[in-house]
Amino acid sequence: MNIPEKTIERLSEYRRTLLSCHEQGITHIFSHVLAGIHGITAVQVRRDLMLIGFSSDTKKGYDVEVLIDFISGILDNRSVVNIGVIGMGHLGQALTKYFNGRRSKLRIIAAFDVDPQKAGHEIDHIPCYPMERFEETVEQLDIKIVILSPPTAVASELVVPIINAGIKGVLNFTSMPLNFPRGIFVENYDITTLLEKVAYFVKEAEES
Ligand SMILES: NC(=O)c1ccc[n+]([C@@H]2O[C@H](COP(=O)([O-])OP(=O)(O)OC[C@H]3O[C@@H](n4cnc5c(N)ncnc54)[C@H](O)[C@@H]3O)[C@@H](O)[C@H]2O)c1
Repeated sequence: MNIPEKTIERLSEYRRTLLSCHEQGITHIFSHVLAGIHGITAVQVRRDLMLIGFSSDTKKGYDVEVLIDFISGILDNRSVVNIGVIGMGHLGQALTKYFNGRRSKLRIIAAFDVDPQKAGHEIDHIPCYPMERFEETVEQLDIKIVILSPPTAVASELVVPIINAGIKGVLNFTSMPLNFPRGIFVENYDITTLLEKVAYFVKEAEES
């Protein structure tokens, strides 16, 4: 199924909202309510769900549990996907603490660092390996995705080891946008770019 990146992002956001509805005991939700929560139109929600083949809109709205399962069937792998963190500093540790346990099919299982105080030890229940053991550990532990949170200055040095290790997806938090060959999906996430974008639209709103 060829689903645009933006639709995948929205599906993940819808699921987060639906899970929270489910926890509150809400069993059905209308497309315009889901749309309102996400600041988009009901047409967009219906278009996204039609694209993935979901069409069971009843008089009561979408069945929350059924829709969670349907979106999970699209987003999730059948088995758990193992994730490694490169650079177990402030951000690496914060991400690991925040994320683990939130999604049953995605699990941070290892960290990698050059600092001898960290490598060879467990940090927040995650074993931290030295970078020299990166490739062999990725293979042994079947790690498919890495989160990159080392200093920006070393980010580009990590591209070749990541390719050689057979990693399939990279979430890059450093300030250096990275490119990988086809077959490796990369998402560059930079807080400065995002804040500048917000600041730009605040400025535009103030000036208009
Ligand atoms: N995208 C964002 O929103 C965002 C927010 C904060 C920080 N950052 C970026 O995240 C990165 C980490 O920030 P931090 O505050 O956690 O820094 P930090 O100094 O606390 O952590 C960096 C870690 O990387 C390790 N490291 C150094 N060289 C390495 C290498 N070659 N291979 C593997 N590990 C290595 C260090 O030993 C350290 O543990 C920086 O690039 C920073 O710019 C991004």
